[in-house]
Amino acid sequence: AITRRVACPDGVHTATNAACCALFPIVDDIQTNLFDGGECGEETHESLRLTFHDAIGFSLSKGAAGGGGADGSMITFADIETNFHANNGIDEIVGEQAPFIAKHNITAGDFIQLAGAVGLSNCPGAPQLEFLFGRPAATAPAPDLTVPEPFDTITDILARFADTGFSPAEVVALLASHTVAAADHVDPSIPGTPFDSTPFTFDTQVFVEVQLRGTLFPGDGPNQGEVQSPLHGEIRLQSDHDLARDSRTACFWQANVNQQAHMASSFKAAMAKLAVLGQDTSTMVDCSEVIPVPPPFTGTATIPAGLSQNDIEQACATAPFPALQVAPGPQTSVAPVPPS
Ligand code: HEM
Ligand SMILES: [Ca+2]
Ligand SMILES: [Mn+2]
Repeated sequence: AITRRVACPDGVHTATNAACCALFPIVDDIQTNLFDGGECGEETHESLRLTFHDAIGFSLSKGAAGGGGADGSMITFADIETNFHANNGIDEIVGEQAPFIAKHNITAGDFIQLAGAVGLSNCPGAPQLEFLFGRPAATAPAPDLTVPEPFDTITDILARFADTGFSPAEVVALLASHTVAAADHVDPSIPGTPFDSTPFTFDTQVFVEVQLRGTLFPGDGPNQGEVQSPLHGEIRLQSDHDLARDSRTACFWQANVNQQAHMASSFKAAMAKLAVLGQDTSTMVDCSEVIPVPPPFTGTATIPAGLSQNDIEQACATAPFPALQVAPGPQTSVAPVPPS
C-alpha cells in the first residue's frame, strides 16, 4: 500500500501524520544535547529506566488511586515520586530531562517515552520502539510501592506486574532492558557497575551472565537486593537472579539466550504496552517514524572468558541451556559505565 506523506514545515522531513512533524526538532535536540551525540551511555540507560518507573505507576485493581501510568507524573510530581525508595537515583535524569520539556511544546508523559525510545535507538541490537504521541498532562502523583524492588520475591514482582496487565513472559521480555544498564545505588561504593559485560549493546549477554554461578561481590556487598555475580566489575540484582531460576520464569529467561531477534521483538511488544499504560490510545497518533533505526548487532552470545558452560546454573526444566562459545582471552573484568 502507498502511504501518503505530508511535508513538514521545516522543509526537511516528511511524516505520515502532520502532528509528528513537531517531534523531529525534539529528537535532534535530545540526540545532541541529552545523549551526547547519540550514545548508548548513562543518559540513555537512565532514560530507559525512567520510562518504566513512570509507566508502572498504574493499577488495574485500584483504578485512579493506583496512578495514571505513563503520564509523566514522575516529572510533574517529582517532589513526591522521586523520594520513593524504589526511585533512588531517578532524580538525576528527571533533572536532566526537565529543561527539554520546558523548552519544547510536549507533555512530560510524551517526553519520557519519546526520550526512552530515541535513547534506546543508540544501542546496537535494539528494536526500533513504537512511539504513540498525545498523553495529556498528569493530574496526580502515583502512590508509593508501584515500582518493584530488587529484594522483592518473584511472587510479589509477578503480582505487581499482573496488576498492570503483564504476564510472566512479558516481565522477562521487559528485563532485556538490563542488557544496557548499570547500578549506581545498589552498592554506592561502586557507581556505574553494569548488569552484563556489554552495557552499551542491546545483546543477549545479560540472559547468559545472570544464569552463571555467582562467586563474588564486585564492591562492598552484600547490599540489599544484591546477590553474588560471576565477574569482577559486574553486579547482579537478586530479582534478576531469581527470575532466571524460578520455575514460573526460567524458561522464558533462557529462551532469550543467543536469540537476538526473539529478545528484540518481545521487548518491543512489551515496551509498546508499557509506554501507554493508563493512556487512551484512541486519541493518540502513531509517530513511530520519528524514532531512529538502531544499528544492528551481528555478534553471538558467549560465555565470558575464563568461565565455561559448567558455570551455567541450568534452571529451565524443559530445554537444555544453549551451547555457547567461550570468549577468548584473559578472565573477563567489566569496566564501569562512565558518569555523564
Ligand atoms: C523486576 C523488575 C525490576 C527491578 C526490581 C529493577 C531494579 C533495578 C535496579 C535496582 C536498578 C539499579 C538502579 C541504580 O542503583 O542505579 C535498575 C537499573 C535499570 N533498570 Fe531496572 N528493574 C526492573 C525492571 C526494569 C524494567 C522493566 C526496565 C525497563 C523497561 C528497567 C530498566 C532499567 C535500566 C535501563 C537500568 C539502568 C539505569 C542506569 O544504568 O543508570 N528495569 N533496575
Ligand atoms: Ca548488553
Ligand atoms: Mn546510572
